[in-house]
Amino acid sequence: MNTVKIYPNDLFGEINIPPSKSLSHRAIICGGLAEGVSNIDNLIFSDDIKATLKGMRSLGTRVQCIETQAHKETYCVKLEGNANLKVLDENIDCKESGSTLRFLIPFAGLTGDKITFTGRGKLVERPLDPYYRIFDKQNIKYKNEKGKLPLEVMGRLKPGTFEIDGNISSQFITGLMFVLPLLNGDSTLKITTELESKGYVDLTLDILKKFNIKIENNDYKEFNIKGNQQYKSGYYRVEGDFSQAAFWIVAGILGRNIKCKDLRIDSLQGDKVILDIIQKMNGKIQIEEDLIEVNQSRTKGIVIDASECPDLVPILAVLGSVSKGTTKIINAERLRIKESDRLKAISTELNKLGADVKELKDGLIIEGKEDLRGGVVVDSWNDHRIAMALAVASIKCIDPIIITGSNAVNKSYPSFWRDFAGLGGKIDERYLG
Ligand SMILES: O=C(O)C1=C[C@@H](OP(=O)(O)O)[C@@H](O)[C@H](O)C1
Ligand SMILES: C=C(OP(=O)(O)O)C(=O)O
Repeated sequence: MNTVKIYPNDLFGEINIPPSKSLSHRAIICGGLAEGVSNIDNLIFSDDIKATLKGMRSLGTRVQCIETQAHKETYCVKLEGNANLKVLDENIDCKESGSTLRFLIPFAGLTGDKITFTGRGKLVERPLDPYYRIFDKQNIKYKNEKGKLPLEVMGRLKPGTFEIDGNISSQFITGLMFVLPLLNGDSTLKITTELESKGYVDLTLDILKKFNIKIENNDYKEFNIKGNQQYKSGYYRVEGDFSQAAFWIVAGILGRNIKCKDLRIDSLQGDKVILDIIQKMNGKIQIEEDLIEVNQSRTKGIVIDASECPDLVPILAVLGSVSKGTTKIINAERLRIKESDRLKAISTELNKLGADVKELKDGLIIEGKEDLRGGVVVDSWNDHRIAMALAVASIKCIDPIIITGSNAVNKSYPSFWRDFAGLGGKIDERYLG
């Protein structure tokens, strides 16, 4: 059943944080472009990661074998890559994964063959205009209806200067960074507006370096990319995901005590900023090498700039709802073009639970309360981060809540409900699918 009923309860215990979704996409793509065998370790098969794996398979990457570490449900995937892509299936289904779609579109320009990209849910209408402007300039043919998926692309990408906005999605920049080093000439990526989500570009530059690709970064305004480079295969272990850890970190603050394992404290993930935010809000947090421990705390509201950490907003809205005073989330307009309109989704659903959240054009103003009423049905809006945030909000509810659309978690974290129950979350078994 796609619905869960949760009886409010404090969560506590230890949790293995799942691997970073952002780094998993990137590692699979880099491995797929490197001659020889690459072992990408510590993957989970969420819907988004399955979409990228299948997409790379369609482009000729051989997924040689999969080793299971059954006790952890994580996998090591052996990829046999090749930069001379061979299109085996001209239809690439990106499901609901913005990363898969925006990272793989430029590959059509690498092959010159016709490729059709499909998707579902909100993905069919998430913006792709920065790519269309490049295609127009380079005479690459593309076809879609009213700007929506399916999108057909055909034509070769030529090296040169690429102008790209920095404030729609950093995913366009990452997508181009994968393919421009493989063209037969040098390119420059010019960022025409202030770049948001810089942390994600850092992740791309770092993993490219590990796979032997060099890109010169001129203060995030311009990236110089030499052509004719070669990806080198190798072993890559994906580190824990700070965006997912944020749900458990907040759960520990609202509940009792949670220890998060497998996070790298030297990580480049932008969402590592959750640690600073919790500290600024007076949350009790201890950081010891790769173990992060949080304890129940009465937090206070602060101003949070979401431009570098958009994926944290749903769970930070939950924390703000039960913190002392006012929490303001600013520079968050981009949240409207994610899996749901996240500003509308989280304010609507938290208000149903009894919170006081005001939706602004580009942010949220939240007046904190001691606890939430609960006792109602709320919906995930088919968005994994909304479903997970509402689950954590249940900790501070007086009465049980029902979450519809709970399967949305499969997009990034298929074992979320099991982990929630493992930490003491009380889910009515009859509602578990
Ligand atoms: O590059 C990535 O891995 C991502 C970039 C971010 O998107 P935007 O750059 O569109 O904000 C983030 O929201 C998304 O979940 C993952
Ligand atoms: C926005 C997200 O992912 P994507 O853009 O890859 O769909 C997300 O995981 O919150």
